[in-house]
Amino acid sequence: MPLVTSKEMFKKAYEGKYAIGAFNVNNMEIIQGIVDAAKEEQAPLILQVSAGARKYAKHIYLMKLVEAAVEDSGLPICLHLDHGEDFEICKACIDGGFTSVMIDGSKLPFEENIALTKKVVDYAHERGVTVEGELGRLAGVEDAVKVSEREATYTDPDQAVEFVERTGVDSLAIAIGTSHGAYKFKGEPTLDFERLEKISKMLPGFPLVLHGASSVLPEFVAKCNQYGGKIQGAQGVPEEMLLKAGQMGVCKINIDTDLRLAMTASIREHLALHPGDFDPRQYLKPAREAIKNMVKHKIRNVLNCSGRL
Ligand SMILES: O=C(CO)COP(=O)(O)O
Ligand SMILES: O=C[C@H](O)COP(=O)(O)O
Ligand SMILES: [Zn+2]
Ligand SMILES: [Zn+2]
Repeated sequence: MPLVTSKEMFKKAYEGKYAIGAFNVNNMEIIQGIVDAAKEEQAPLILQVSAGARKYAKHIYLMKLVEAAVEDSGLPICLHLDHGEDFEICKACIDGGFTSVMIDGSKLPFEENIALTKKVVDYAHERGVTVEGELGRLAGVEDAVKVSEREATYTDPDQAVEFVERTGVDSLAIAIGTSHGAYKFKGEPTLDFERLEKISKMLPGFPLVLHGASSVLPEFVAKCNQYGGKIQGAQGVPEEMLLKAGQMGVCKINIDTDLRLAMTASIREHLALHPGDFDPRQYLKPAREAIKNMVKHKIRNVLNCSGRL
């Protein structure tokens, strides 16, 4: 099976009230860990590449690794650009074999976001590629800018409807209280489910996307800190909230931080317990396994997409 777009996956996820995991990939071990998990769980999968990942690993290396993953696993995999910031990067990924792109015009004024998103949608749809847009800005730090007025950044439901109608996007990332990274909440974690419900009701059948959706699993933070790390005050989105969002029209849940923590915790532990080791395979093999186990857990207990091929 070749790479697929997000279209069919989202349709089934919406109807089945579950979500597809969109995992950020940067290298072979991360890709293999995620894909092995999805294969064992027989789950649909989105692998996503940020501009930073594309710069780090190079487009062609990630492309070939993901092509290998498709062939090796036989799974329907969608290869998606995460947070494309302009038309040029979206075009490069569409021309370069990605089956889905995100154009993130969320920091632009509403009309400019619409114009840019529409331009990408027109280019992408002519080539059979799906597009994710973003409206509202995630709380916390995004694009190196700290957003302080949380409420002001949440997605406006009326604008969301207008945005979807005028751009023709296939999915929409919304802001309801999640944020990127390991420090999502200072106090009690809360998401604006009322807002999600409103947006979802006003856009029936339309797939929504939740960014910043790592749970910052305490076991990995603790392990990092136990073996020399210094990660203080980290907090993520509780898993039951993600499960609930998946039943309310959220069809794509973005996870990067939890991959980073799983991998780093494993490597820290290995090197601390085996100070004589210096073959990268000795610590990357368990790190890959840690990613696999974490992703299996997400697929089963958070995304609820196990066996949904
Ligand atoms: O939204 C994300 C990628 O676009 C990742 O979010 P996390 O930092 O919560 O993993
Ligand atoms: O949303 C951001 C993702 O976690 C990717 O992060 P990155 O730009 O550091 O690769
Ligand atoms: Zn954004
Ligand atoms: Zn994101």
